[in-house]
Amino acid sequence: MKFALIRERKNPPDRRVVLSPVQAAQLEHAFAKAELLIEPSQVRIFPDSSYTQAGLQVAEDITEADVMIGVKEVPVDALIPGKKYFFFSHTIKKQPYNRDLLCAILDKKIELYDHETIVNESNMRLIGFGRYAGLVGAYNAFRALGLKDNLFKLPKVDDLADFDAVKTQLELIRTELPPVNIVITGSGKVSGGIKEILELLHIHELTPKEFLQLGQFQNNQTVFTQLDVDDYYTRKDGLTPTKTECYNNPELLESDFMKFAAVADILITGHFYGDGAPYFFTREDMKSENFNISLVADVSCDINGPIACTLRASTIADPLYGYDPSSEKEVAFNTPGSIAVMAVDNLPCELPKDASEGFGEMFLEHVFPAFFNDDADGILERAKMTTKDGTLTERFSYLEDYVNEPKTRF
Ligand SMILES: NC(=O)c1ccc[n+]([C@@H]2O[C@H](COP(=O)([O-])OP(=O)(O)OC[C@H]3O[C@@H](n4cnc5c(N)ncnc54)[C@H](O)[C@@H]3O)[C@@H](O)[C@H]2O)c1
Repeated sequence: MKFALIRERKNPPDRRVVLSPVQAAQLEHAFAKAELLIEPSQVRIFPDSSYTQAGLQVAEDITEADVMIGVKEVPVDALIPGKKYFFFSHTIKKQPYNRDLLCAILDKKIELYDHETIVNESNMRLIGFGRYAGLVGAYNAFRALGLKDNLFKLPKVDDLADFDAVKTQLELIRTELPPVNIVITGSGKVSGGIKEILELLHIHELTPKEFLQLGQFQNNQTVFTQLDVDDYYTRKDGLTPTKTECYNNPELLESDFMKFAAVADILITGHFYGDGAPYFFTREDMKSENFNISLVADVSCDINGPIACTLRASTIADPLYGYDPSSEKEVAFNTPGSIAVMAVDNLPCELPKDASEGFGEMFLEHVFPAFFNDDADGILERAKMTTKDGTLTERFSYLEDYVNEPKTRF
Protein backbone atom coordinates (compact mmCIF):
# COMPACT_ATOMS: atom_id res chain seq x y z
CA MET A 1 0.00 0.00 0.00
CA LYS A 2 1.46 3.35 -1.06
CA PHE A 3 0.68 6.48 0.94
CA ALA A 4 1.62 10.10 0.18
CA LEU A 5 1.93 13.03 2.55
CA ILE A 6 0.60 15.80 0.34
CA ARG A 7 1.60 19.45 0.49
CA GLU A 8 -0.84 21.96 1.94
CA ARG A 9 -2.17 24.28 -0.73
CA LYS A 10 -4.65 26.45 1.14
CA ASN A 11 -4.12 30.09 1.97
CA PRO A 12 -3.05 31.33 4.47
CA PRO A 13 -0.37 28.61 4.38
CA ASP A 14 -0.72 25.89 6.98
CA ARG A 15 2.58 24.50 8.26
CA ARG A 16 1.10 21.36 9.83
CA VAL A 17 1.51 17.84 8.46
CA VAL A 18 0.07 14.47 9.47
CA LEU A 19 3.42 12.73 10.16
CA SER A 20 6.74 14.15 11.36
CA PRO A 21 9.88 12.70 9.71
CA VAL A 22 10.44 10.39 12.70
CA GLN A 23 6.83 9.16 12.58
CA ALA A 24 6.97 8.74 8.80
CA ALA A 25 10.00 6.47 9.22
CA GLN A 26 8.17 4.59 12.01
CA LEU A 27 5.31 3.83 9.62
CA GLU A 28 7.60 2.08 7.15
CA HIS A 29 9.20 0.10 9.98
CA ALA A 30 5.91 -0.88 11.60
CA PHE A 31 4.21 -2.15 8.44
CA ALA A 32 6.38 -4.02 5.97
CA LYS A 33 3.85 -3.39 3.19
CA ALA A 34 3.65 0.37 3.77
CA GLU A 35 5.48 2.74 1.43
CA LEU A 36 5.38 6.48 1.86
CA LEU A 37 6.06 9.33 -0.56
CA ILE A 38 6.52 12.90 0.60
CA GLU A 39 5.33 15.65 -1.72
CA PRO A 40 7.80 18.54 -1.37
CA SER A 41 6.63 21.67 0.44
CA GLN A 42 8.08 25.12 1.04
CA VAL A 43 5.86 25.80 4.04
CA ARG A 44 5.72 22.57 6.03
CA ILE A 45 7.16 22.89 9.55
CA PHE A 46 9.56 19.99 8.82
CA PRO A 47 11.75 20.74 5.78
CA ASP A 48 11.90 18.23 2.91
CA SER A 49 15.52 17.48 3.85
CA SER A 50 14.47 16.20 7.27
CA TYR A 51 12.31 13.53 5.59
CA THR A 52 15.17 12.59 3.24
CA GLN A 53 17.50 12.31 6.23
CA ALA A 54 14.98 10.02 7.92
CA GLY A 55 15.25 7.71 4.89
CA LEU A 56 12.04 8.76 3.11
CA GLN A 57 11.46 9.48 -0.54
CA VAL A 58 10.56 13.08 -1.38
CA ALA A 59 8.93 13.14 -4.83
CA GLU A 60 7.18 15.81 -6.90
CA ASP A 61 5.16 13.12 -8.70
CA ILE A 62 3.01 11.26 -6.16
CA THR A 63 0.43 9.92 -8.61
CA GLU A 64 1.48 6.31 -7.98
CA ALA A 65 0.31 6.54 -4.32
CA ASP A 66 -3.07 5.02 -3.43
CA VAL A 67 -3.80 7.09 -0.33
CA MET A 68 -3.22 10.85 -0.12
CA ILE A 69 -2.94 12.33 3.37
CA GLY A 70 -3.18 16.04 4.15
CA VAL A 71 -4.50 18.43 6.76
CA LYS A 72 -6.66 21.15 5.19
CA GLU A 73 -9.05 21.17 2.22
CA VAL A 74 -7.38 20.22 -1.10
CA PRO A 75 -8.21 22.64 -3.93
CA VAL A 76 -10.43 21.01 -6.56
CA ASP A 77 -7.87 21.21 -9.37
CA ALA A 78 -5.26 19.42 -7.22
CA LEU A 79 -7.51 16.41 -6.47
CA ILE A 80 -6.33 13.28 -8.31
CA PRO A 81 -9.29 11.15 -9.51
CA GLY A 82 -9.76 7.63 -8.19
CA LYS A 83 -7.56 8.02 -5.09
CA LYS A 84 -8.33 7.73 -1.40
CA TYR A 85 -7.92 11.04 0.46
CA PHE A 86 -7.68 11.97 4.15
CA PHE A 87 -8.09 15.64 5.09
CA PHE A 88 -10.42 18.04 6.92
CA SER A 89 -13.04 18.75 4.23
CA HIS A 90 -15.37 20.87 6.41
CA THR A 91 -18.40 19.47 4.63
CA ILE A 92 -20.13 17.29 7.23
CA LYS A 93 -22.19 20.21 8.56
CA LYS A 94 -23.14 21.16 4.96
CA GLN A 95 -20.80 24.15 5.03
CA PRO A 96 -21.86 26.13 1.94
CA TYR A 97 -18.32 27.25 1.11
CA ASN A 98 -17.16 23.64 0.58
CA ARG A 99 -20.14 22.22 -1.30
CA ASP A 100 -18.31 22.43 -4.63
CA LEU A 101 -15.37 20.56 -3.10
CA LEU A 102 -17.56 17.63 -2.06
CA CYS A 103 -19.25 17.63 -5.49
CA ALA A 104 -15.82 17.48 -7.15
CA ILE A 105 -14.78 14.60 -4.86
CA LEU A 106 -17.87 12.65 -5.96
CA ASP A 107 -17.36 13.48 -9.62
CA LYS A 108 -13.69 12.47 -9.46
CA LYS A 109 -14.68 9.16 -7.84
CA ILE A 110 -12.48 9.82 -4.84
CA GLU A 111 -12.92 7.93 -1.54
CA LEU A 112 -12.92 10.66 1.10
CA TYR A 113 -12.07 9.95 4.74
CA ASP A 114 -12.47 13.17 6.69
CA HIS A 115 -10.29 13.35 9.82
CA GLU A 116 -13.38 14.52 11.71
CA THR A 117 -15.24 11.34 10.83
CA ILE A 118 -12.62 8.98 12.29
CA VAL A 119 -14.49 7.72 15.33
CA ASN A 120 -14.67 4.63 17.51
CA GLU A 121 -17.73 2.41 17.96
CA SER A 122 -19.22 4.88 20.43
CA ASN A 123 -18.89 7.67 17.90
CA MET A 124 -16.07 9.37 19.85
CA ARG A 125 -13.56 11.17 17.68
CA LEU A 126 -10.17 9.47 17.72
CA ILE A 127 -7.96 12.13 16.16
CA GLY A 128 -7.92 15.90 16.07
CA PHE A 129 -6.03 19.05 16.94
CA GLY A 130 -8.36 20.02 19.81
CA ARG A 131 -5.75 19.80 22.56
CA TYR A 132 -3.52 22.27 20.71
CA ALA A 133 -6.41 24.69 20.16
CA GLY A 134 -7.00 24.59 23.92
CA LEU A 135 -3.33 25.12 24.75
CA VAL A 136 -2.96 28.10 22.42
CA GLY A 137 -6.41 29.54 23.20
CA ALA A 138 -5.78 29.59 26.96
CA TYR A 139 -2.29 31.06 26.49
CA ASN A 140 -3.82 33.74 24.25
CA ALA A 141 -6.33 34.53 27.00
CA PHE A 142 -3.47 35.35 29.41
CA ARG A 143 -1.64 37.26 26.69
CA ALA A 144 -4.80 39.35 26.20
CA LEU A 145 -5.16 39.89 29.95
CA GLY A 146 -1.57 41.17 30.16
CA LEU A 147 -2.05 43.56 27.23
CA LYS A 148 -5.51 44.78 28.23
CA ASP A 149 -4.61 45.64 31.83
CA ASN A 150 -0.93 46.52 31.17
CA LEU A 151 0.23 43.75 33.48
CA PHE A 152 2.80 41.88 31.37
CA LYS A 153 3.69 41.28 27.74
CA LEU A 154 3.62 37.73 26.50
CA PRO A 155 4.89 37.03 22.95
CA LYS A 156 2.56 35.37 20.46
CA VAL A 157 2.72 31.57 20.36
CA ASP A 158 3.32 31.95 16.62
CA ASP A 159 6.63 33.65 17.42
CA LEU A 160 7.78 30.88 19.78
CA ALA A 161 9.58 27.70 18.70
CA ASP A 162 7.34 25.11 20.33
CA PHE A 163 5.30 24.18 23.39
CA ASP A 164 8.39 24.08 25.61
CA ALA A 165 8.97 27.75 24.81
CA VAL A 166 5.30 28.45 25.66
CA LYS A 167 5.80 26.80 29.06
CA THR A 168 8.88 28.96 29.71
CA GLN A 169 6.86 32.13 29.02
CA LEU A 170 4.07 31.02 31.35
CA GLU A 171 6.55 30.36 34.13
CA LEU A 172 7.72 33.98 33.82
CA ILE A 173 4.24 35.43 34.44
CA ARG A 174 2.99 32.85 36.93
CA THR A 175 3.52 35.04 39.98
CA GLU A 176 2.21 38.18 38.27
CA LEU A 177 -1.34 36.97 37.76
CA PRO A 178 -4.02 39.13 39.37
CA PRO A 179 -6.77 37.49 41.46
CA VAL A 180 -9.26 36.78 38.67
CA ASN A 181 -12.10 34.28 38.45
CA ILE A 182 -11.98 32.13 35.33
CA VAL A 183 -14.70 29.94 33.83
CA ILE A 184 -13.85 27.29 31.26
CA THR A 185 -16.47 25.34 29.33
CA GLY A 186 -16.53 21.85 27.79
CA SER A 187 -15.09 18.49 28.67
CA GLY A 188 -13.38 17.33 25.48
CA LYS A 189 -9.97 17.71 23.89
CA VAL A 190 -10.04 21.52 23.70
CA SER A 191 -10.94 21.94 27.35
CA GLY A 192 -8.24 19.38 28.22
CA GLY A 193 -5.68 21.67 26.55
CA ILE A 194 -7.09 24.74 28.32
CA LYS A 195 -6.83 22.97 31.66
CA GLU A 196 -3.20 22.02 31.01
CA ILE A 197 -2.33 25.73 30.74
CA LEU A 198 -4.25 26.62 33.90
CA GLU A 199 -2.47 23.83 35.73
CA LEU A 200 0.94 25.01 34.45
CA LEU A 201 0.07 28.38 35.98
CA HIS A 202 -0.86 26.64 39.26
CA ILE A 203 -4.35 28.16 39.14
CA HIS A 204 -6.57 26.69 41.81
CA GLU A 205 -9.64 24.73 40.61
CA LEU A 206 -13.02 25.11 42.30
CA THR A 207 -16.19 23.12 41.77
CA PRO A 208 -18.95 25.11 40.00
CA LYS A 209 -20.76 25.35 43.35
CA GLU A 210 -17.68 26.70 45.18
CA PHE A 211 -17.09 29.14 42.32
CA LEU A 212 -20.59 30.59 42.63
CA GLN A 213 -20.00 31.24 46.33
CA LEU A 214 -17.10 33.55 45.40
CA GLY A 215 -19.72 36.16 44.50
CA GLN A 216 -20.30 36.72 48.21
CA PHE A 217 -16.80 37.83 49.23
CA GLN A 218 -13.59 39.34 47.94
CA ASN A 219 -11.40 36.67 46.38
CA ASN A 220 -7.65 37.16 46.59
CA GLN A 221 -6.37 34.30 44.48
CA THR A 222 -6.66 33.29 40.82
CA VAL A 223 -9.19 30.48 40.49
CA PHE A 224 -11.06 28.60 37.80
CA THR A 225 -13.99 26.28 37.41
CA GLN A 226 -14.88 23.93 34.56
CA LEU A 227 -18.48 23.79 33.37
CA ASP A 228 -20.02 20.89 31.47
CA VAL A 229 -23.32 20.97 29.56
CA ASP A 230 -25.40 20.14 32.63
CA ASP A 231 -23.81 23.06 34.53
CA TYR A 232 -24.56 25.78 31.98
CA TYR A 233 -27.94 24.44 30.81
CA THR A 234 -31.00 23.72 32.87
CA ARG A 235 -34.42 22.37 31.90
CA LYS A 236 -37.21 24.83 31.19
CA ASP A 237 -39.42 22.82 33.55
CA GLY A 238 -36.94 23.31 36.39
CA LEU A 239 -35.64 19.75 36.42
CA THR A 240 -31.93 18.96 36.10
CA PRO A 241 -31.18 17.71 32.57
CA THR A 242 -29.15 14.56 31.92
CA LYS A 243 -26.11 14.89 29.65
CA THR A 244 -27.95 12.89 26.98
CA GLU A 245 -30.83 15.37 27.08
CA CYS A 246 -28.34 18.21 26.78
CA TYR A 247 -26.93 16.62 23.60
CA ASN A 248 -30.14 15.36 22.01
CA ASN A 249 -33.04 17.46 23.28
CA PRO A 250 -32.06 21.13 23.01
CA GLU A 251 -35.78 22.07 22.96
CA LEU A 252 -36.01 21.11 26.66
CA LEU A 253 -33.23 23.45 27.70
CA GLU A 254 -32.52 27.02 28.68
CA SER A 255 -29.25 28.69 29.59
CA ASP A 256 -28.19 28.79 33.22
CA PHE A 257 -24.91 30.55 32.47
CA MET A 258 -25.67 34.06 33.73
CA LYS A 259 -25.12 33.07 37.36
CA PHE A 260 -21.52 32.23 36.39
CA ALA A 261 -21.17 35.40 34.29
CA ALA A 262 -21.95 37.42 37.43
CA VAL A 263 -18.90 36.00 39.22
CA ALA A 264 -16.40 35.37 36.40
CA ASP A 265 -13.87 37.87 35.04
CA ILE A 266 -12.59 35.68 32.21
CA LEU A 267 -14.33 33.07 30.04
CA ILE A 268 -12.33 30.52 28.05
CA THR A 269 -14.59 28.28 25.96
CA GLY A 270 -13.94 24.70 24.85
CA HIS A 271 -17.50 23.36 24.58
CA PHE A 272 -19.14 21.89 21.49
CA TYR A 273 -22.25 23.85 20.59
CA GLY A 274 -25.03 21.60 19.27
CA ASP A 275 -27.47 22.83 16.61
CA GLY A 276 -30.58 24.39 18.16
CA ALA A 277 -29.15 24.55 21.70
CA PRO A 278 -29.80 27.73 23.72
CA TYR A 279 -27.24 30.52 23.60
CA PHE A 280 -25.03 30.82 26.70
CA PHE A 281 -25.71 34.57 26.79
CA THR A 282 -27.26 37.05 24.39
CA ARG A 283 -26.41 40.66 23.54
CA GLU A 284 -29.18 41.72 25.95
CA ASP A 285 -27.66 39.57 28.71
CA MET A 286 -24.34 41.33 28.16
CA LYS A 287 -25.97 44.71 28.90
CA SER A 288 -26.95 43.51 32.37
CA GLU A 289 -25.13 44.89 35.42
CA ASN A 290 -24.67 41.31 36.50
CA PHE A 291 -22.52 40.49 33.48
CA ASN A 292 -19.04 40.73 34.98
CA ILE A 293 -16.90 39.04 32.29
CA SER A 294 -14.41 41.41 30.65
CA LEU A 295 -12.35 38.96 28.58
CA VAL A 296 -13.52 36.07 26.38
CA ALA A 297 -11.17 33.60 24.70
CA ASP A 298 -13.72 31.81 22.52
CA VAL A 299 -11.90 28.71 21.32
CA SER A 300 -15.22 27.06 20.37
CA CYS A 301 -15.71 30.08 18.10
CA ASP A 302 -19.28 29.85 16.81
CA ILE A 303 -19.90 33.17 15.07
CA ASN A 304 -22.95 35.25 16.10
CA GLY A 305 -24.11 32.37 18.23
CA PRO A 306 -24.00 31.15 21.81
CA ILE A 307 -21.28 33.57 22.92
CA ALA A 308 -22.82 36.86 21.82
CA CYS A 309 -19.62 38.92 21.69
CA THR A 310 -18.04 36.61 19.09
CA LEU A 311 -19.00 38.78 16.12
CA ARG A 312 -16.40 37.26 13.82
CA ALA A 313 -13.38 34.98 13.87
CA SER A 314 -10.09 36.81 14.43
CA THR A 315 -6.72 35.96 12.95
CA ILE A 316 -3.35 34.82 14.24
CA ALA A 317 -1.91 38.10 12.93
CA ASP A 318 -4.55 40.22 14.73
CA PRO A 319 -6.13 38.00 17.38
CA LEU A 320 -7.97 40.52 19.59
CA TYR A 321 -10.94 42.82 19.20
CA GLY A 322 -13.32 44.47 21.62
CA TYR A 323 -17.10 44.22 21.94
CA ASP A 324 -19.07 47.19 23.24
CA PRO A 325 -22.23 45.83 24.90
CA SER A 326 -24.19 49.11 24.68
CA SER A 327 -23.72 49.70 20.94
CA GLU A 328 -23.38 45.92 20.21
CA LYS A 329 -20.49 46.87 17.94
CA GLU A 330 -16.85 45.96 17.55
CA VAL A 331 -14.32 48.37 19.11
CA ALA A 332 -10.57 48.28 19.85
CA PHE A 333 -9.85 45.48 22.34
CA ASN A 334 -8.60 47.85 25.06
CA THR A 335 -11.53 50.29 24.92
CA PRO A 336 -12.68 50.97 28.51
CA GLY A 337 -15.97 49.21 29.28
CA SER A 338 -15.63 46.79 26.38
CA ILE A 339 -15.14 43.05 26.49
CA ALA A 340 -11.89 41.83 24.93
CA VAL A 341 -12.48 38.93 22.53
CA MET A 342 -9.98 36.38 21.22
CA ALA A 343 -11.71 34.27 18.55
CA VAL A 344 -8.96 32.82 16.37
CA ASP A 345 -10.41 29.83 14.50
CA ASN A 346 -7.14 28.13 13.49
CA LEU A 347 -5.31 28.12 16.82
CA PRO A 348 -3.41 24.82 16.35
CA CYS A 349 -1.56 26.43 13.40
CA GLU A 350 0.34 28.48 15.99
CA LEU A 351 1.98 25.32 17.33
CA PRO A 352 2.67 23.46 14.07
CA LYS A 353 5.48 21.21 15.33
CA ASP A 354 3.76 19.95 18.48
CA ALA A 355 0.35 19.78 16.80
CA SER A 356 1.75 17.72 13.89
CA GLU A 357 3.56 15.33 16.21
CA GLY A 358 0.49 14.89 18.41
CA PHE A 359 -1.78 14.31 15.40
CA GLY A 360 0.75 11.86 13.90
CA GLU A 361 0.75 9.79 17.09
CA MET A 362 -3.04 9.43 16.94
CA PHE A 363 -2.99 8.67 13.22
CA LEU A 364 -0.32 5.98 13.64
CA GLU A 365 -2.28 4.39 16.47
CA HIS A 366 -5.79 4.49 15.03
CA VAL A 367 -5.71 4.77 11.25
CA PHE A 368 -2.69 3.08 9.64
CA PRO A 369 -3.24 -0.31 11.34
CA ALA A 370 -6.71 -0.44 9.74
CA PHE A 371 -5.09 -0.70 6.29
CA PHE A 372 -3.18 -3.81 7.33
CA ASN A 373 -5.67 -5.68 9.55
CA ASP A 374 -8.65 -5.68 7.18
CA ASP A 375 -10.10 -2.76 9.09
CA ALA A 376 -10.75 -5.04 12.07
CA ASP A 377 -12.18 -2.21 14.21
CA GLY A 378 -14.31 -0.69 11.45
CA ILE A 379 -12.36 2.59 11.54
CA LEU A 380 -12.20 3.04 7.76
CA GLU A 381 -15.73 1.82 7.18
CA ARG A 382 -17.18 4.38 9.61
CA ALA A 383 -14.96 7.22 8.37
CA LYS A 384 -15.57 6.78 4.63
CA MET A 385 -17.79 9.56 3.28
CA THR A 386 -17.72 8.86 -0.46
CA THR A 387 -17.18 5.74 -2.57
CA LYS A 388 -15.12 5.01 -5.65
CA ASP A 389 -18.41 4.88 -7.57
CA GLY A 390 -19.04 8.55 -6.86
CA THR A 391 -21.76 8.12 -4.23
CA LEU A 392 -22.15 9.07 -0.58
CA THR A 393 -21.86 6.26 1.97
CA GLU A 394 -24.89 5.44 4.09
CA ARG A 395 -23.61 7.30 7.18
CA PHE A 396 -23.27 10.46 5.08
CA SER A 397 -26.37 10.06 2.92
CA TYR A 398 -27.87 13.06 4.80
CA LEU A 399 -25.57 15.19 2.62
CA GLU A 400 -27.52 14.18 -0.52
CA ASP A 401 -29.59 17.40 -0.66
CA TYR A 402 -26.45 19.47 0.00
CA VAL A 403 -24.53 18.04 -2.97
CA ASN A 404 -27.58 18.02 -5.22
CA GLU A 405 -28.56 21.66 -4.73
CA PRO A 406 -28.93 23.19 -8.17
CA LYS A 407 -25.74 25.08 -9.01
CA THR A 408 -22.31 24.34 -10.33
CA ARG A 409 -21.39 20.67 -10.61
CA PHE A 410 -17.97 19.65 -11.85
N1 LIG B 1 -10.56 27.78 17.49
C1 LIG B 1 -9.96 26.71 17.00
O1 LIG B 1 -8.89 26.81 16.38
C2 LIG B 1 -10.52 25.33 17.24
C3 LIG B 1 -9.75 24.20 16.96
C4 LIG B 1 -10.27 22.93 17.27
C5 LIG B 1 -11.58 22.82 17.75
N2 LIG B 1 -12.33 23.96 17.94
C6 LIG B 1 -13.73 23.86 18.42
O2 LIG B 1 -13.74 23.55 19.80
C7 LIG B 1 -14.93 22.82 20.12
C8 LIG B 1 -14.59 21.61 20.98
O3 LIG B 1 -13.75 20.73 20.25
P1 LIG B 1 -13.13 19.39 20.90
O4 LIG B 1 -12.04 18.93 20.00
O5 LIG B 1 -12.84 19.60 22.34
O6 LIG B 1 -14.33 18.39 20.77
P2 LIG B 1 -14.49 17.02 21.54
O7 LIG B 1 -15.28 16.16 20.64
O8 LIG B 1 -13.20 16.51 22.08
O9 LIG B 1 -15.34 17.46 22.81
C9 LIG B 1 -16.57 18.04 22.70
C10 LIG B 1 -17.28 17.96 24.04
O10 LIG B 1 -18.63 18.35 23.82
C11 LIG B 1 -19.49 17.30 24.20
N3 LIG B 1 -20.56 17.25 23.20
C12 LIG B 1 -20.66 16.43 22.15
N4 LIG B 1 -21.82 16.68 21.47
C13 LIG B 1 -22.43 17.68 22.13
C14 LIG B 1 -23.65 18.39 21.93
N5 LIG B 1 -24.48 18.10 20.92
N6 LIG B 1 -23.93 19.40 22.77
C15 LIG B 1 -23.10 19.71 23.78
N7 LIG B 1 -21.93 19.06 24.04
C16 LIG B 1 -21.61 18.06 23.22
C17 LIG B 1 -18.67 16.05 24.21
O11 LIG B 1 -19.19 15.14 25.16
C18 LIG B 1 -17.31 16.57 24.62
O12 LIG B 1 -17.23 16.69 26.01
C19 LIG B 1 -15.59 22.48 18.79
O13 LIG B 1 -16.65 23.38 18.59
C20 LIG B 1 -14.50 22.73 17.77
O14 LIG B 1 -15.02 23.14 16.51
C21 LIG B 1 -11.83 25.20 17.71
